[in-house]
Amino acid sequence: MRVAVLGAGAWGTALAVLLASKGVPTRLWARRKAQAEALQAMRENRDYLPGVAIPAYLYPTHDPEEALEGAELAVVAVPSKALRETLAVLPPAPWYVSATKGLFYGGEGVRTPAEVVEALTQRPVVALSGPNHAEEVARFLPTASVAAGPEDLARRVQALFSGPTFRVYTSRDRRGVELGGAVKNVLALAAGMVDGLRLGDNAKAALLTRGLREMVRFGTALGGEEATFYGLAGLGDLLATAYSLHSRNRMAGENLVRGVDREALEARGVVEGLYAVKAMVAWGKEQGVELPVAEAVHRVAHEGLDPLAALKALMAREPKEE
Ligand SMILES: NC(=O)c1ccc[n+]([C@@H]2O[C@H](COP(=O)([O-])OP(=O)(O)OC[C@H]3O[C@@H](n4cnc5c(N)ncnc54)[C@H](O)[C@@H]3O)[C@@H](O)[C@H]2O)c1
Ligand SMILES: O=P(O)(O)OC[C@H](O)CO
Repeated sequence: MRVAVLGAGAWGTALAVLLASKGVPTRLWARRKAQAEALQAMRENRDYLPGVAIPAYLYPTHDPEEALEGAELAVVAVPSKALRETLAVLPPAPWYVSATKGLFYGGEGVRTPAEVVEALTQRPVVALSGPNHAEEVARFLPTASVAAGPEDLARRVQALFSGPTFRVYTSRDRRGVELGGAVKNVLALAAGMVDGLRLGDNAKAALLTRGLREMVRFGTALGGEEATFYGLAGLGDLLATAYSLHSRNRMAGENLVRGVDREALEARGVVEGLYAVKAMVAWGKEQGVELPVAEAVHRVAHEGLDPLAALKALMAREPKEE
C-alpha cells in the first residue's frame, strides 16, 4: 500500500512526513523539478518547512506517473488556486483526501475543494481539516483533525493518519468541515488586522465571537451542520489560526495594516483567506445575507479601505440583540 501526496508546500510535506514516519511508503509530488531534486538531495524542504527531516519512507518526485504509481489514494495539498491545474496534469488515483482549505464561487454557487476534486475526478473524496499547523504536525506536537466524507473511507483516513501525536475524528458533514476551514481563514485575516492596529484583547475576542456567528450563519445556510462549526474544524481551527505566530492568514492581516502590498502578502506562503473572502462576499450579495466581518475584510484586502475605518464601521453598526 502506497500513498501519493500532491503538493510539496508546508502542508503536503508535513502530511507526507507524518505518514512516512509511520512506515507508510509515501510519494510526494512537487510541481517544480528543481524542488523535487532539492528535497531528494537535502532530505529537507528548506523553502516551505525548514528544520524537518524527511524520513526514509518518503520519496519526493516531480514525475506525475511516478508519483501516482501504485497509490491506493492521493492526498491533495496544493493551494486552492492550483487545484484544477494540478488535477489536470496528474493521472487519476482510486480515491482522494482533500487537505486544501479554500472556497470557490461561480455558476454552480459555492463549492469546496473536496467538491471540486470530486467533480473533476469522479472519484470519492474525504476532506481532512482541523487546527493543524504544518510546522507543529511535522514536529510531532499533539494535534487533532477531522476526516469527513463517506463513512468507510473516513474511517480508512482515520486509521491511516492516526498515531501517538495525531488524533483523527470522523464526520459525515464534509461540507460543514470544509466551510469552517475556509471561513476561519477570513476571520484570521481580520484578527491579524486587530493585532496590527493594537486594538487589544477585548476587540479581538469580540471580533472572533461575532465572526464565529457569521461562520455558523454562512455555513448552515450552505448545508453545514451547526455543531460542526463549534468543533475542531470550525472553532478549533479559528482559535489555532487567529492566535498563531505560524498563521499566514493572521500575519497577512497584520501586514495589510502595515501597508504591505498585495503581492508581497504571500511571501511566507499561500493566504487562502484572500480568495475565500471573495467567494463569501459574492455569495452574500447574491443571497442578500449580511456578512459584516467578511465584507470588512474584503473592503480592506481588495478595495483598499483603511483598516481602522473598516473596524470603526463594524462598531457603528445598528445596535442589536446578541
Ligand atoms: N500550512 C499549513 O499549516 C496548512 C494546514 C492545513 C491546511 N493547509 C492548506 O493546504 C493548502 C496548501 O498550503 P501550504 O501551506 O502547503 O502552502 P505553501 O504556501 O506552503 O506551499 C504552496 C505549494 O503549492 C505550490 N504551488 C503554488 N502555485 C502552484 C500552482 N499554480 N500549481 C501547482 N502548485 C503550486 C508551491 O510550489 C508550493 O509547493 C492550502 O489550501 C492551505 O490552506 C495548510
Ligand atoms: O497558515 P494558515 O493561516 O494558512 O493556517 C494554517 C492551517 O489552516 C491552520 O489549521
